[in-house]
Amino acid sequence: MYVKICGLSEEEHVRTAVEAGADAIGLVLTHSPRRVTPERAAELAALVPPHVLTVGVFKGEDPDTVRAAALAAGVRAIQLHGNHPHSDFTALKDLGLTLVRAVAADADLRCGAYDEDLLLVDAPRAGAGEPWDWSAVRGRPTGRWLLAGGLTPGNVRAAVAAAAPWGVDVSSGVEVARGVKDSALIRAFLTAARP
Ligand SMILES: O=C(O)c1ccccc1NCC(=O)[C@H](O)[C@H](O)COP(=O)(O)O
Repeated sequence: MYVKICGLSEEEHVRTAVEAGADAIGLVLTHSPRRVTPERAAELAALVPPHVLTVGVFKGEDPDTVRAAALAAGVRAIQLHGNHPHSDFTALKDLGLTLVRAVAADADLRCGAYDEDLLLVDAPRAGAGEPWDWSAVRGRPTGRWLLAGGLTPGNVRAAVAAAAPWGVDVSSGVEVARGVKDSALIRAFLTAARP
């Protein structure tokens, strides 16, 4: 089970996620209580070994803004929320970074439909920690797709059983307060996701 821990902003939590076996970490470069500057993201990304994917998270910015921030941050992947058109993915393709298309369940769920490398199927409000009917997408995306939205160490097994995703993504569920991550919860989530 591929696991991405999103919205990290502290060295301690980056190190914990890597040591506990996360496949990817997310650094939020858009409006959010978890937002980090590209410069701060670069410091955090420098702590991450090559086998762990560093993902810059964006919502609604134009491709030139995304490009500049992703390059300054030195991330290896770009995650676009906010109903970006196919042309935005095409415009970023030459960077050679992994492209992640983040959508809600009512969007086009064909993996790769916008030439993305990974699909992330999320709650309608990204990063809000809101569970939704994960079973509604079972069998619809096929391939490399991540389930997100309201996952926690306590419900991730049920979510995986309901939706049968290729991987999972969490942010609020490993926090003790909005935007405040917790190392014990990060470890618990990774253990629960891969029993
Ligand atoms: O985390 C945010 O605040 C955020 C803001 C704007 C766009 C995306 C954002 N997060 C994206 C993520 O990948 C989250 O991990 C995903 O939406 C799941 O969040 P949660 O329900 O809090 O686990």
